[in-house]
Amino acid sequence: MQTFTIPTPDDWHLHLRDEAMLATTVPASAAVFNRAVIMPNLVPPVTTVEAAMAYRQRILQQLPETYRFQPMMALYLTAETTPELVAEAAANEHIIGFKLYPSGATTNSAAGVKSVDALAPVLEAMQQHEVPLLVHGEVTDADVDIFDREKVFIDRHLRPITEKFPTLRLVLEHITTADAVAFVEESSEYVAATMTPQHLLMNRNDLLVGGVRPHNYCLPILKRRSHQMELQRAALSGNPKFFLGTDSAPHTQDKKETACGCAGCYSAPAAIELYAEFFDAHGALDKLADFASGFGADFYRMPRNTNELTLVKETWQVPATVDTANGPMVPYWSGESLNWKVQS
Ligand SMILES: NC(=O)N[C@@H](CC(=O)O)C(=O)O
Ligand SMILES: [Zn+2]
Ligand SMILES: [Zn+2]
Repeated sequence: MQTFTIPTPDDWHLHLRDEAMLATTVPASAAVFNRAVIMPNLVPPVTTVEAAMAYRQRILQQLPETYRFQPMMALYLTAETTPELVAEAAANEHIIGFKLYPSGATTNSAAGVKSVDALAPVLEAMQQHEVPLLVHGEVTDADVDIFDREKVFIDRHLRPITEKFPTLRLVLEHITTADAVAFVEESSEYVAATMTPQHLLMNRNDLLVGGVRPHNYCLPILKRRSHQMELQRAALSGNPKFFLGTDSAPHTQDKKETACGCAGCYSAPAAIELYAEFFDAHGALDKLADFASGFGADFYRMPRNTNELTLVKETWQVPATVDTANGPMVPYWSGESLNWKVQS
């Protein structure tokens, strides 16, 4: 039996949702990951330290006893966020940073930021207190094409932010374009990016050719093959600025398979196997450990995990559906096969 062992990975971008959904989502991620950055785009959003601590408790309540799993909470940045709140967040060991959602950019972002310029005092405080800024990097202007929204956000907002706040720790989440890769490569060591399995494994043909595939629909939207290839190059390069963040984003089947379907891929049931599939397909399984279990911890200045996860070379199929209290979900890669499986 062929096996492959890596230090236990961490997920630096994860949506668990809330209430009954946690019974499904928490065990799925905790079975594989030691730590995860928990996204705050609930309804209402997680905007205060108290709300984040209460949400963290609801997550921990769903944790099977044998699992060790640390939820690292991100706070949702709004026009009301103050420098005082930044200081309070900095002093709380369970809060990892603030998440910037441009208003209207993605799922549950209505409460997000309408003016990035107006954030200057808060970004100043984040730089001073060394609190990372996590960014959904897309503009939302109706006249900007959906395939250009990441590039325009980088040019219009991110470059100016990195110039004005050169030591602000910034993570551009779920990158999808060659422009994002170039931005991160050209920026200082204070700038990094997370990468999802779907953006490494797929391009927009997988969304649109031969019929629309709602379960491959996420934001930022899958881009053309040349962008996918740049993401792949960056992930395979061993550059520590690029690391794992699944962006596993559960929505029930009825919300995905409908006339106006939700954005988000529920990749948690096969997350590490999907990344293993990508690295193995490029003959670079040796690069998986740093990408999944090293570089993210280094960037966030946390210790690397010392426990281990073993993958077994074994063909299996991602389940067609996953049952939840809110109805079935169709996971990402549903019904397709994978060549590596977490050892049970
Ligand atoms: N990625 C997605 O398409 N959806 C995410 C939100 C996000 O990360 O933008 C979600 O919460 O469903
Ligand atoms: Zn996002
Ligand atoms: Zn996300």
